[in-house]
Amino acid sequence: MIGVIGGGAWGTALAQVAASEGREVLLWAREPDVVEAINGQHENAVFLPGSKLHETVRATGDLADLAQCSAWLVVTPAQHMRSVLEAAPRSEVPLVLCSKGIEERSGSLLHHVAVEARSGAPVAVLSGPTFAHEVAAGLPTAVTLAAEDPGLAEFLRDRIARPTFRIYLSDDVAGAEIGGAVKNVLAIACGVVDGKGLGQNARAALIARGFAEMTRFGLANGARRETLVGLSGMGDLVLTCSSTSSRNFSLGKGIGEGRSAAELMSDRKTVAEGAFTAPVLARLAEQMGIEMPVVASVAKLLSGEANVDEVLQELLSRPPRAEAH
Ligand SMILES: NC(=O)C1=CN([C@@H]2O[C@H](COP(=O)(O)OP(=O)(O)OC[C@H]3O[C@@H](n4cnc5c(N)ncnc54)[C@H](OP(=O)(O)O)[C@@H]3O)[C@@H](O)[C@H]2O)C=CC1
Ligand SMILES: O=C(CO)COP(=O)(O)O
Repeated sequence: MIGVIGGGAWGTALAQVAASEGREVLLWAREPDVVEAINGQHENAVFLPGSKLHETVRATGDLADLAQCSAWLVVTPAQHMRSVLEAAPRSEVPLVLCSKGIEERSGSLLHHVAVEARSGAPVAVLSGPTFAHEVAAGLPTAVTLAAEDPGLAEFLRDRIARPTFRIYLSDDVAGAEIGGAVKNVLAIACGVVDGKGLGQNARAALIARGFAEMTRFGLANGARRETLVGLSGMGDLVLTCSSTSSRNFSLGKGIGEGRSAAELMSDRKTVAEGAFTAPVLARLAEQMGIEMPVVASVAKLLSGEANVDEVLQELLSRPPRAEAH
């Protein structure tokens, strides 16, 4: 039996994938309403309305029930991963980290957080261009699954992959994680461009220059370039920078239309991870001397330190430079 920790849209969609060949899946959700809806109506009406779930997906509100599972897909918002893993039953069950972000308090990538919270547990990362509603509907999707131990990666792939959910293996755990974390911040920037009506040229420029920032940060933090240009980096960047289905893009669009980030954040129940990643990523980049002007601009917009016109002016007046740098 596969365990899923987190009853949001993505945890629910992954539970549906894992259960699609009759396998039993046990999903832990914090909210009793989500547990009841999954067990009673086979639907997560709160976070993934409209997707009828397989009968072999069951939900629980008690983390202790996950002790019976052979692997846990960890799908909480990044900032809550540590506390949930610490509260989960003690075991050395493999963890597949499916969340995208950087822990704000420690500045740590999530695989470091998981190792600290569960010493001894094998850790893998699953990441890529994956809107939850499309995955739940069985539409073709491809992801990267990264683990240092190739045996672990194959064990996990054999339990999760399906014909319409293709899994490409990698041993670059940091690379798979960094792409997913950084692209959320860049998707906010692309949403701002859309909301402010700055045009499609500007959006393409931001994707390309944003990718340069992702690459600089990734290479300085142990990622490999081929991972960053793959599904979990460039693939996910293109997806989330191009669609209002992305919560991060939509948040940016609202900011571009003139609403305050604080107001937009207080209105939402679903998570836009880029809003939590941007400040810590900007801080890490500054500490490490890595140039990330787009990320820094998003952090300023979110904190209210600057408005859209001011960050635009700042970005456009940067001194000319060589493209490859
Ligand atoms: N949605 C998507 O398409 C994709 C999302 N992801 C990533 O998956 C992760 C989860 O996102 P997603 O499933 O979309 O989330 P949603 O926005 O759909 O739902 C929010 C989730 O946060 C949980 N939550 C809120 N507060 C807490 C808390 N204090 N402790 C634990 N859990 C809490 C909610 O649980 P509760 O029911 O208890 O309120 C709920 O599961 C994110 O890192 C996201 O970037 C990755 C790929 C695709
Ligand atoms: O990570 C995602 C798609 O790969 C989901 O993006 P959003 O969190 O911006 O909706």
